[in-house]
Amino acid sequence: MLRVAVPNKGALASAASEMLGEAGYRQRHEQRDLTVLDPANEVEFFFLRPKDIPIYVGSGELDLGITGRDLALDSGAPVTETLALGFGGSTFRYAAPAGHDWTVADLQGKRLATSYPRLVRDDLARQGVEAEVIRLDGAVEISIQLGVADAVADVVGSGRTLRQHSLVAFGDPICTSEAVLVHRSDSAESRAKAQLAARLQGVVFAQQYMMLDYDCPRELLDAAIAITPGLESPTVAPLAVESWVAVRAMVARREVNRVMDALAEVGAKAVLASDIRSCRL
Ligand SMILES: Nc1ncnc2c1ncn2[C@@H]1O[C@H](COP(=O)(O)OP(=O)(O)OP(=O)(O)O)[C@@H](O)[C@H]1O
Ligand SMILES: O=P(O)(O)OC[C@H]1O[C@H](OP(=O)(O)OP(=O)(O)O)[C@H](O)[C@@H]1O
Ligand SMILES: [Mg+2]
Repeated sequence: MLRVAVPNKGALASAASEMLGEAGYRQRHEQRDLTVLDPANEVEFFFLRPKDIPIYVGSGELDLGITGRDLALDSGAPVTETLALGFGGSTFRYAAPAGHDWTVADLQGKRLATSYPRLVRDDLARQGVEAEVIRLDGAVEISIQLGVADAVADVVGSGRTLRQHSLVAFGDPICTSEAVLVHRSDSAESRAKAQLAARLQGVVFAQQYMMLDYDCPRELLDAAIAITPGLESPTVAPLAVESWVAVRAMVARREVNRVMDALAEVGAKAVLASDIRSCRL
């Protein structure tokens, strides 16, 4: 039985559960459930704090886990990314009171509050800056106001929390994070682990692409195919009217509107975009 850790709450929990559900795995019905057995897929899921997940996986107690890249790095646990999952995107950045043009060198001798002390210490050491790192569990942005720190290093999503506290981010991001599937670094590969990773990869790809269907006059087909080359090559099927064909191709989701405009411009009709739920590429 494969043993897999999933975030039980916080920023990654609901998207992680949704992705596993989309990949065909049984998910918990009650928020309070800490384990779910999925006998059909021979997997047992454990719902844990995302910060603890690299520890469980790194110790070898659990085979795979979903957590944040920043949390995995900060844990120092011996885990390796199996797969990036494309949600829970954030950056981890230094920030300090607005109104001053801060650089990382300005942190020399200062007090720096963070929930990710290892990430920060490693980065400061790389940059040759000595600062006092103060470990807090959360709500780090308020620590400057409360006189505990001079600057912070914290997760930035939309940037709203920084603005609310009149802080500005500075320096290169210490880490660019997203949700990741991790395994123990020295663990042996197994069919069961590879299959769960392949299923999640199928959902990740599916979310990055859309399926485009359109009708196209036969004489314009070459121009249309140049716009939608698909992954291997688009499917081209005859229509009842001989001078027209139906075309089907996968398109990167972020490009879909630009591609639809271009198809309409060359003379394609009935251009339809639809979601893909899962796939194996
Ligand atoms: N606002 C956000 N936008 C995007 N990702 C975020 C955001 N906040 C946190 N994350 C990501 O979620 C993960 C951890 O956040 P989460 O909120 O689940 O844990 P926590 O802050 O340690 O716990 P909690 O807030 O429940 O006490 C990290 O990988 C982080 O990068
Ligand atoms: O840039 P934003 O979109 O505003 O998001 C960033 C905030 O979100 C997280 O906090 P969370 O809500 O997890 O609370 P915490 O600080 O107590 O962990 C993070 O620690 C930042 O405070
Ligand atoms: Mg949080």
